[in-house]
Amino acid sequence: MRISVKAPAKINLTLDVLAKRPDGYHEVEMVMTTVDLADRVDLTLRQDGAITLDCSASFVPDDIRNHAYKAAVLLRERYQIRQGVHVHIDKQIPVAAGLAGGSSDAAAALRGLNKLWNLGLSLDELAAIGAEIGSDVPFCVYGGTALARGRGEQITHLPAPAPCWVILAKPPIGVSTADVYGRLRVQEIACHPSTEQMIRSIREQDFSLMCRSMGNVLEEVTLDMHPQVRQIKELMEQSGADGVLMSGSGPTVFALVQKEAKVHRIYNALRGFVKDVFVARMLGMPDGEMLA
Ligand SMILES: C[C@@](CO)(OP(=O)(O)O)[C@H](O)COP(=O)(O)OP(=O)(O)OC[C@H]1O[C@@H](n2ccc(N)nc2=O)[C@H](O)[C@@H]1O
Ligand SMILES: Nc1ncnc2c1ncn2[C@@H]1O[C@H](COP(=O)(O)OP(=O)(O)O)[C@@H](O)[C@H]1O
Repeated sequence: MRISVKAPAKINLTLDVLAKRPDGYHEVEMVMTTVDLADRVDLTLRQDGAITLDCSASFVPDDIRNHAYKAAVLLRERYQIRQGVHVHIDKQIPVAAGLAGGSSDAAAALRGLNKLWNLGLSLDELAAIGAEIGSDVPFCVYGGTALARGRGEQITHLPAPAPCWVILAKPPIGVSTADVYGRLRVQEIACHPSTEQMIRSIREQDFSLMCRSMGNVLEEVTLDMHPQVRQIKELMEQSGADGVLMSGSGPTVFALVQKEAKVHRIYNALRGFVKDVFVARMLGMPDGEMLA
């Protein structure tokens, strides 16, 4: 028996940091939404009880360091499953990019294994298990649009924003999430995004207000380390993007536009500058294929 599950990338429409916590994590407030740039996670039942994994991107770990592998091990141990699984990941989301590719693969594995191993768990239960793998996994279990609080694992669902195109560009640099959070000086944050205004813009489907409400306090940290990320931002702005922001800890930058003609203009301007450019739609609501 084999199950195929979609694992979409997320973007941060806002990312605010409120405090550094004693456990080393940061207290955040983030509005996140999924886009239709997605990995595919195939799960094939193994009767011998083994968990194995292979990924189309050879540099992604294929053992317990892989978030999807970790998800399978956690579920098997917790529910004392005798069967095993072979996980195949078809990687389309760039790695270490601020788009939660690994977290989304883990979430897809949780949703898929819930079916393959007949566990009958709710999405809330899967999200709670996902939080043990990483802060972004609970959001990825649900998909759609949500406010994430705590260290990112406390999810409040939001309606779909006004539909739009998303152009994503990832420069060829690796960014470590832990390093970016580690360099942030919370007391020195000059400008916090308004999470409340972002939520209002989503509820009212006000695209222009949504673009004006975008903000990410990790952006300055990554931009200072990597001037190329700033150049991509400027190029998108000059090419007529309605809203431009770095996603998560970066280095991917995304542009939002409503008019299709602008998509081509921005795409062509970027392609001369950086190889990894993607055009996607905002999914807004959870994709039917994603649900357990
Ligand atoms: C920045 C964000 C925004 O969505 O995404 P990415 O850039 O990774 O996509 C997330 O907060 C990343 O979530 P995730 O990648 O799941 O992080 P985790 O594995 O839980 O943590 C990795 C490390 O990041 C730091 N970390 C993470 C989350 C948080 N709220 N505070 C932190 O300080 C910690 O140093 C932690 O050890
Ligand atoms: N399934 C996976 N896909 C991609 N990276 C993974 C996966 N599992 C573990 N990783 C590791 O997680 C790190 C972060 O990758 P990723 O989730 O793509 O980025 P981000 O946290 O920036 O959104 C990578 O360095 C990679 O080695």
